[in-house]
Amino acid sequence: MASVLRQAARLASSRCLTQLSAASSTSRLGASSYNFSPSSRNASTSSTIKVQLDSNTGVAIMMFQNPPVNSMSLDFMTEFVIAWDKLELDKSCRGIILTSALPNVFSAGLDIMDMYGTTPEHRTAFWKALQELWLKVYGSGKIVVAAINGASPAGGCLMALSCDYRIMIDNPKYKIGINETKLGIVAPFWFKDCLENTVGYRMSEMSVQYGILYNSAEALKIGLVDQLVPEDKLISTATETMIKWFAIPDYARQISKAMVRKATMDKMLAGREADITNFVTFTNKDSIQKSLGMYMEMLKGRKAK
Ligand SMILES: CCCCCC/C=C/CC(=O)SCCNC(=O)CCNC(=O)[C@H](O)C(C)(C)COP(=O)(O)OP(=O)(O)OC[C@H]1O[C@@H](n2cnc3c(N)ncnc32)[C@H](O)[C@@H]1OP(=O)(O)O
Repeated sequence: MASVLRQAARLASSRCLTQLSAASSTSRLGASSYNFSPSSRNASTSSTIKVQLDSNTGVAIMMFQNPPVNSMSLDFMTEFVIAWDKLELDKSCRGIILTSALPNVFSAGLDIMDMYGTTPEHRTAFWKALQELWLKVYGSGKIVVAAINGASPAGGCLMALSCDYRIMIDNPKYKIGINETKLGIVAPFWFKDCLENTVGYRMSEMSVQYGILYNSAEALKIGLVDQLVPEDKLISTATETMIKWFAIPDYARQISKAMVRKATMDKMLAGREADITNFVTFTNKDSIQKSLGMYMEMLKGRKAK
């Protein structure tokens, strides 16, 4: 319990035990083509991450803009963590919405080109960056809502699973899931743990083996996402949801969150070095490189047709 409290205290870098009353500006927040209100401030933009913090509501929106498909490259993840750390330190920010600035895709997951034909040193840095990103989002004391506005396979799904609540556009063309086996690769244990924590043992057993990508209705049915909304209601619903969560005193919520997530985080932290070695060794294999190469060709060929 003491370590949970310590973890929670660390997480409680955001404002504690305060209630945010100003929910009134949410009605301005309408669509995924989001117009930031005049009260927005601390806007920061890196080349791949756009952040807007609304000082009235305490809600920050972090948008991915890494065309064409928001793949999680080493550069993207590095910029993500820098932007994230800034928000974590900002006491006026109580919650973060993760969404995409690109149409039709939330995130295509890990950048395959960072795993294919790169040096072991590069892949080590790449995997460390992913671990870092996950630890920050999954372990955050802020409320984190995923506003999923498009495809969200593999690492994109992990990103969503790391949030406290997932809202997805109600559109059967958008798919989400842990599809790694389809690429001939194996999602690490902590991807699986996040999925299992969310959809349960049996569903994750089926899901990770078959590499199932679920459409939005299926994802809702199995609990992979919490809510479906029309496209033009995505950001307003995410903001309204966030503001409802703000009614819970931060400190109590943060300790509860840390308590629930502690085992999964501790397991990952304990296996962190081995996980890096495993990834680099695995992706060194000729057979894995071949699978990744074929998958990239398939993606490109699909476009050519
Ligand atoms: C021991 C550990 C082992 C390793 C475990 C690692 C775990 C891996 C987790 C992962 O995240 S692996 C990545 C999995 N991602 C996918 O399977 C998604 C693949 N992409 C798609 O299905 C589609 O691109 C999309 C996201 C549904 C979007 O479709 P759309 O039709 O809009 O776009 P495309 O024409 O397919 O693609 C455009 C452009 O982007 C390139 N691209 C797509 N995905 C990736 C990617 N993940 N990484 C790098 N590049 C990607 C695609 O090839 C096209 O390129 P160009 O032809 O324009 O050059």
